[in-house]
Amino acid sequence: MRKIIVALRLSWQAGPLLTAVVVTLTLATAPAPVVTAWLTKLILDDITAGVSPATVAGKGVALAGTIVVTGLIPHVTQYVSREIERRVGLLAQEHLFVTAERFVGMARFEDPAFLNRMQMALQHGATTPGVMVSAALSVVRSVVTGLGFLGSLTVISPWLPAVILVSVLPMLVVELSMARRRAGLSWRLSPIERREMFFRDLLTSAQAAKEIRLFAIGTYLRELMTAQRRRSNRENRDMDRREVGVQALIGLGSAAVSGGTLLWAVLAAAGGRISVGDISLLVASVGGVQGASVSLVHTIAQCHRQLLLFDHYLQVVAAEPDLPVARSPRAIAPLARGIVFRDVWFRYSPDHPWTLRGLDLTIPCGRTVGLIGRNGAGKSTLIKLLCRMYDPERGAILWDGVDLRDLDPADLRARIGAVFQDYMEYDLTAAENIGLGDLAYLHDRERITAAAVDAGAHEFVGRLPRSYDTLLSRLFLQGEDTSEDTSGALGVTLSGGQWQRLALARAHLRTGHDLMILDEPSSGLDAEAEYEIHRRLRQRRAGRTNVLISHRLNTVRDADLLVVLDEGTVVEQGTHEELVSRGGVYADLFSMQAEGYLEVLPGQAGR
Ligand SMILES: Nc1ncnc2c1ncn2[C@@H]1O[C@H](COP(=O)(O)OP(=O)(O)OP(=O)(O)O)[C@@H](O)[C@H]1O
Repeated sequence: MRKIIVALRLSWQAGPLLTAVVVTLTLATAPAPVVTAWLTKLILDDITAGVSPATVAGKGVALAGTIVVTGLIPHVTQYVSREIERRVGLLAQEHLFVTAERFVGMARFEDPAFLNRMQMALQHGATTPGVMVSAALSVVRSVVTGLGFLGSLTVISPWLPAVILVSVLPMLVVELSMARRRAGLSWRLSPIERREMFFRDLLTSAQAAKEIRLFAIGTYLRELMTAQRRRSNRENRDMDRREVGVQALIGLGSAAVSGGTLLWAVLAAAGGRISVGDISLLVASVGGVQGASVSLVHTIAQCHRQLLLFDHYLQVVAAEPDLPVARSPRAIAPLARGIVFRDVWFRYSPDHPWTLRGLDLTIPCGRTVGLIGRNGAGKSTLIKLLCRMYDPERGAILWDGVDLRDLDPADLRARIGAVFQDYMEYDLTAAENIGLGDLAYLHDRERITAAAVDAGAHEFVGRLPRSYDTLLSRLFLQGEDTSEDTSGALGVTLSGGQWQRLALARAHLRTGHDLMILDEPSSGLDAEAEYEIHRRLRQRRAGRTNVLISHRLNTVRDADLLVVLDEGTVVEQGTHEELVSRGGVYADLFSMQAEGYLEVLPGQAGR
């Protein structure tokens, strides 16, 4: 019942006036079929009794009027209902995405069960309120029509309503059970549908197109996609088969009941016990009751199924934030002393191995810390925890002595600038790609340009067809252009290094932060650009707190503190000189890279 109320309330919120119009029109037209049947009966009885044409004509006009109104109003109702559905769809989608914004961490977006539920919520959350309004009205219509016809049948013979009602009951039971099974099937099929969607996106993605062609894996991926569709088709077909058999049996039963009552009516009229008009009323009433019952049962079954699916929407909307947010968070002040990782243990879920194992680390304020370690050592995980995308399972991360869990995540993040290893490439203009770093400056071309200059992006952006207003996308056309002639409207794509510079510019746009995190900020840059970017970064980072991750040790060697991670713990730390003289992991890695550079100078060999 709660679910029905929530769905109807959503519809009311979306359009109170429109909802009222639909309800009124439905209530006004619900008795129309019964009125039509009675007018027909009365006209037939008048004609057979030889009543004056003037009297019959009056009833004829009333009948014609009823028929016209009955034919017209459903179109108006349908139009208004569609508008309600559109508005409700928008509202439900808003609610869902507002909820998603409440998830301060990342765990929900990496949980397949939750993603399935989100997909179901997106599919059915928006449609359920509209369906419920239509269903509620359809129930009212069916009940009014059904009761009207049952009453009419009682006039002809008192046992007729009982016979018709008993014949309808099995239909209700069967339809409800089928609706439950349908809802269960939708839930079971959602992961299969998501997988199919994944392959579909892959096969139409420009990014994947190169590898798909080079490795000739298009057919293989297509077959995997088709296999998902075949599987869902098979399950849907099995369900359809089961349903069609049961529905045929029920249909047969209803037809037998109608046939039987009609035969009785014909015999009764022949025996003079009922009039010709009564036969017409009986035919209309039996059809009307059965039609109303079928519609009622279908509507109830559809609601039942829709409400089971709507449950996913309600669960998502009611989902608690994935990380606890302090009720009265401590105010965050600019970093004054430093950030401390104190015996931090972290794993992505209880089923995953530990990624950080009792990590102890201090990032002193105003200093640059270089994080080094093999692939999978836990460097990116560490910075995700620092931005509070996850919480440690044990231990704590302290910002000037305050546990990150006691701060408002939004306040914390406002103090951090970051370029992640897997930075985003937005299909938006160059200016927007930078401006997203701080929405307050989205339209401040001067600041955006300054950030681009800092990140070495200004020059190539200036050469783009529409400079900062160029759409960086091959998926969409520039502007709202939907015409066939796409000349001048096509966006452009950038090289990997150019995208990376834009990501860097995005981070530079934030000026209020006091911690800068750069995870492999120059991995895609050419040697000259890398040198230049690091020179600028060194200038910018003076006096700021920085965490720099890089596998290219020449770019981090001048950090104030180098920290070597291995299997989730700190195994070495110190300055470049200290670590080299210690002769440990860092010294090995550094000499390996240095040798590599020296060996590639054959012209200088033996000098
Ligand atoms: N979202 C995730 N869910 C589950 N496991 C993850 C996730 N992200 C990373 N891991 C695992 O955590 C470990 C550490 O990964 P992390 O990305 O922190 O390493 P890294 O030191 O940054 O490596 P690289 O140098 O390759 O970037 C790896 O074993 C990885 O498989």
